Amino acid sequence: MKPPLSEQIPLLDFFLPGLAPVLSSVWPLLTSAPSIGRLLCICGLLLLIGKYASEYLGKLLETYFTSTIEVSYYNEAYDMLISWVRSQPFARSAHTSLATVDLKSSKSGNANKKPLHYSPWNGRFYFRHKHRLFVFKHHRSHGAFGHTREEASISYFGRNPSVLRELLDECRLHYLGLVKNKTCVFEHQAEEWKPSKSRSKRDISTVVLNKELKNMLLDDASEFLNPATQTWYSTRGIHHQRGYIFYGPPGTGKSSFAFSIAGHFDLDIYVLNIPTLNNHTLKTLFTELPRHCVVLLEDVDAVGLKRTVSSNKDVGQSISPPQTPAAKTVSLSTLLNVLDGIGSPEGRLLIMTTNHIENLDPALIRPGRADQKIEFPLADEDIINQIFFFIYDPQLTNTGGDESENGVHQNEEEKVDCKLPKLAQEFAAKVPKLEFSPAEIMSHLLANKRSPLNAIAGVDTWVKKIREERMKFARTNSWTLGDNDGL
Ligand SMILES: Nc1ncnc2c1ncn2[C@@H]1O[C@H](COP(=O)(O)OP(=O)(O)OP(=O)(O)O)[C@@H](O)[C@H]1O
Repeated sequence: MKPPLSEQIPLLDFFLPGLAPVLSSVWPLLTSAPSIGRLLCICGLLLLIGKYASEYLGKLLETYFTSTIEVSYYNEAYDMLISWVRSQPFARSAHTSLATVDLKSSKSGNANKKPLHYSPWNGRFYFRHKHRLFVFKHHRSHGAFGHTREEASISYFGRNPSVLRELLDECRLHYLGLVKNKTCVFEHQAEEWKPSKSRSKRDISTVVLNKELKNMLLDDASEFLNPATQTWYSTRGIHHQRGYIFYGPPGTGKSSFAFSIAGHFDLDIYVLNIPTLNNHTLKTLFTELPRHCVVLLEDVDAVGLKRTVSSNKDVGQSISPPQTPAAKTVSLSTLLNVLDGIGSPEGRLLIMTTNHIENLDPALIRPGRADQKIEFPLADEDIINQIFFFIYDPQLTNTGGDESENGVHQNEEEKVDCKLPKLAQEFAAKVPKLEFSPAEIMSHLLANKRSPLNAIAGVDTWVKKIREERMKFARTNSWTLGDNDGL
């Protein structure tokens, strides 16, 4: 004798998981309800089974008949995929989208200010590309410890993985087109690197610095990044890495030069904000660096890392009491180990910047960790001259897109092409030497960018104003007041 149908319900669970409990609860209704009620129950049940079956079959199809590539939110592949998806027609017609303000391409004027970007969100999005059917999935998932993260994947109906790889390569090329002539900046979120922005490459010539020093540093970096050098290092068992420290007062061009070096060698720049890290995160982030990149460790003095001789004379282990809450997080010994390259990939160029090299522990700036120590001084006559040329260079003025967009152009009477050297000399003669940073001088010149004559005429007033401001805002730990800065 055949078992009654109700006894076979659990079998359904095998094919359509989760359906059995629903069926068990409606089964008495199906068998005992009057005919119209029974009909309604059967219709509802059929709809339910249809929904379950389609979802189940969809999953089966995806598992056995499609190929999928998942991309991690923390990897640049995620940005490649998302930026490509945004440019596709199916993204514009998606019924559910995630809207984000694209601050990078924001321009002035209400029409272009804070433009919105839409990417398909929270679901599966089917689209055809090059005569193939693909599915893009994008949603937020809940991970451990209540963390949420965005997840994205791309699938296609077929089992040949090269199809998806070709598509991702297309995304990669699209992304490279977007970041062409830009320096990609990576910052850390928890223990992961994440591309945060891309900045237009800053040409080396736009940073005013002693020419010999600049050339020496460029040659040094170029030699280091040469593939033959890497082989040279590895045959001798030396870790292939190089470090520079840029030191000098604020506003002398240290960060600008670090960015222009990255741009010059077409490298990405990884910016570390030490006060937000702890020992474990610092180590993890260093192990996750790519092979060739610039690592920028700004204001390395600000964390108050300084070894002192302890009573037991174990210089290597003792660290001064932390001066700020942030200093508790990264210990000097960990920072030193990390800079030695333990566990980090080869080929990284480390640039540390500081306003207070005199406060740094000698171990932090010894060769091997800081191979070149470059001073960025306050402006001397040569630097003042160069800045003046840089601001009023007629060639830059004529080619500068932004300038013409803003309607900024040189006054006819002040065409300075041939008079520039004389005007620069005049300006340099009026500015006190080694008292102002390039940033301060630039700020004055930019305020008079249409008129070098006004800039020269206004020097005395400007000097007086800056001096008064310094008196007013002087702090006991200012670099201008001496060496006891409280660190
Ligand atoms: N030597 C320079 N050449 C060209 N521009 C400079 C120079 N120094 C400063 N500037 C300009 O001044 C601004 C500040 O420069 P930057 O941030 O590079 O200085 P910094 O030395 O890193 O300062 P801080 O020590 O405060 O971080 C930038 O806009 C930069 O363009």
